[in-house]
Amino acid sequence: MDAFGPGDMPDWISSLLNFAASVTGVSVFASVLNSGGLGETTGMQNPSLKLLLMLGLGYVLNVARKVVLWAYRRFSFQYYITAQFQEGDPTYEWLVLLLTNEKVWKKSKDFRVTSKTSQMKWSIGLSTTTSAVKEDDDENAEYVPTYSAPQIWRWNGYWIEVTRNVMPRTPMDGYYGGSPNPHGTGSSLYLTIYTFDMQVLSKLVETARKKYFEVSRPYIIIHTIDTLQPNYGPVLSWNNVKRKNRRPLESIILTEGVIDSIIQDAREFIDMEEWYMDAGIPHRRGYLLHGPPGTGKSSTIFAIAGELGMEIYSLSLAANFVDDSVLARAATSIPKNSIFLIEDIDCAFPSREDESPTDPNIMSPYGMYTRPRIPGTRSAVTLSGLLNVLDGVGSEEGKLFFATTNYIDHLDAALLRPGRIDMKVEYHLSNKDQAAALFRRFYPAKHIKLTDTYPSPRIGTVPLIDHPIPAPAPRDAEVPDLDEKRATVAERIGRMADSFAEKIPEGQFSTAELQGYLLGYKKEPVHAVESIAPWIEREQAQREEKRRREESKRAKAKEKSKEMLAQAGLAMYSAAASSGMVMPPMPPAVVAETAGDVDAVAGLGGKHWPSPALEKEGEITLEE
Ligand SMILES: Nc1ncnc2c1ncn2[C@@H]1O[C@H](COP(=O)(O)OP(=O)(O)OP(=O)(O)O)[C@@H](O)[C@H]1O
Repeated sequence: MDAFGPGDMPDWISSLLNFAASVTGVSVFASVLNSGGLGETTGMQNPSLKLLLMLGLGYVLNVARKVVLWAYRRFSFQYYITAQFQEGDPTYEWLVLLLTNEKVWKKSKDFRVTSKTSQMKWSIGLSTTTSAVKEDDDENAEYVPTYSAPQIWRWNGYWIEVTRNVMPRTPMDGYYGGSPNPHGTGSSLYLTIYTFDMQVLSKLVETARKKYFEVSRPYIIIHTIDTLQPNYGPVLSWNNVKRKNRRPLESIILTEGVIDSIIQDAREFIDMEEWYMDAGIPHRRGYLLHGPPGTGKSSTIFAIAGELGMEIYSLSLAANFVDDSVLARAATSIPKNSIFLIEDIDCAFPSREDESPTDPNIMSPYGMYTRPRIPGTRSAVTLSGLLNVLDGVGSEEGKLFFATTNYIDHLDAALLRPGRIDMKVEYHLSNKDQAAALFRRFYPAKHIKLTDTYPSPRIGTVPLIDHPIPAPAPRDAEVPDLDEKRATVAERIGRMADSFAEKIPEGQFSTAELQGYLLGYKKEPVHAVESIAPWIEREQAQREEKRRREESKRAKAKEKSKEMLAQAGLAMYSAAASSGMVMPPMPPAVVAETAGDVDAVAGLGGKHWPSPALEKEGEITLEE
């Protein structure tokens, strides 16, 4: 938000003054001419005297106009304050929500209509404005006022005028320096508050902020950078805002105490701001969550954000528009008490896959298949650029920095040192306890009927569960009350969960994979238990098959590169042989390739290469 000066008189007032001045001037001039000149009444017939008098009148009028303007400026200096709210800045979101709540746009006639998404739009219900549209009809579409016409509203006894300006979005139009918008993108809201009290603006912003956090409490707000809207200013605009339902901490299945320790650490950090300042230590804290894909790293961060009531500013270093400068600008524009998230931070650095031929079925260090790295997605961010951001001013002010990676080994030690990364948390593939917990979470007693726990109707056989399931109550028997019935379901689900977990080999499957499997049996816990063993067998067989294919491809690629290297070396040494040049010892790959190769040796003058004598000398002179 930018507050701007009071000297900027609205155009209509200055036009009015100019008009008044010119009308008065013209009418005086006309009356002088019409009356046949001042001489008639005053006895002054001298034309030059007349001219002098007219000039004097003009001067007086001009001075009068300036006095009015000056008085207006003095008066308006105290009577109104104006402020600009820039899209992409958090205050913009706060204000738009307040305006929506206050129904400021009720009389708006211009709307942008889009289908409902998780994108934050602060839409309004059309049904409140148009009687022809029923309430239910608002459910599938969002009606966002375009705010093009100025609106006046009364807040806490003050008159406030609101206008919105859409800024140019092309690089040429929005280039910083030429643009009225310092962020160079999106739109701005302008407020004019008619008051003498300068505090009103801060009170309004604080009210808007509180309302925003109250409304967004059930959600996690995630800010990203929309590349379709170019950012050209020194401050980067986080112009894409999404919201997700808040995720309870209990829904994250990790080794006991892991998530609590992160929360406790973060809370302590937030509460100790003063201590950090007194000790002269930058008030920031870095966390690295590392481990195989699908083990809950991102989910943990979302749950923590919800628990701490912080918003997430997420940046992918793999995005092609992100370089050191973008990263630095993005970090600077993150507000206090937020989470700065960089997912897959390893992509800023060389990886082993990048050095070997890319294969879509690349095997990860965890013995499972991971997402292939798409060629050309290596980030333009350098290690020093990243370290600068972590150390720099932009990373201070109560920000929590979270990074995730599947490859901690790819990270430079400089990045991992305390002060940059203060806490490392390792994630693992699922163990039996996690598998059982996941199963229980999938089939909560309140959503499962007793009949869902009966032998599977799909197969029609007695379920292959190790623990015997209590026989279902006879239909005519007295029906137990609801609570008791639920307890029975919970007990049955508990036993099935143990049975399910027993079949899961530890450290082979991610929680996301098991979740994917269970999604196939949403209402069929019995069937999920019955089918898990064959599923595991199938998965393991597929992995083994992929591993073999991968190995054979690698072996072939290695063979091929050895061959190419040897051929190139051979060609080089043959050329040298024919020109009688002195060469360094032949590389081992070429030696291995040419050993026993009669044709190749023949090409080098009938000698095996290198001859022991020359090898000793360290250099080779070719003989005829
Ligand atoms: N430990 C877990 N507890 C609960 N749900 C989990 C867990 N691990 C994974 N999931 C589920 O699996 C899906 C993917 O999880 P998430 O994105 O958090 O994994 P990740 O470790 O961040 O993966 P990646 O490294 O690929 O980004 C989510 O739907 C999440 O609900």
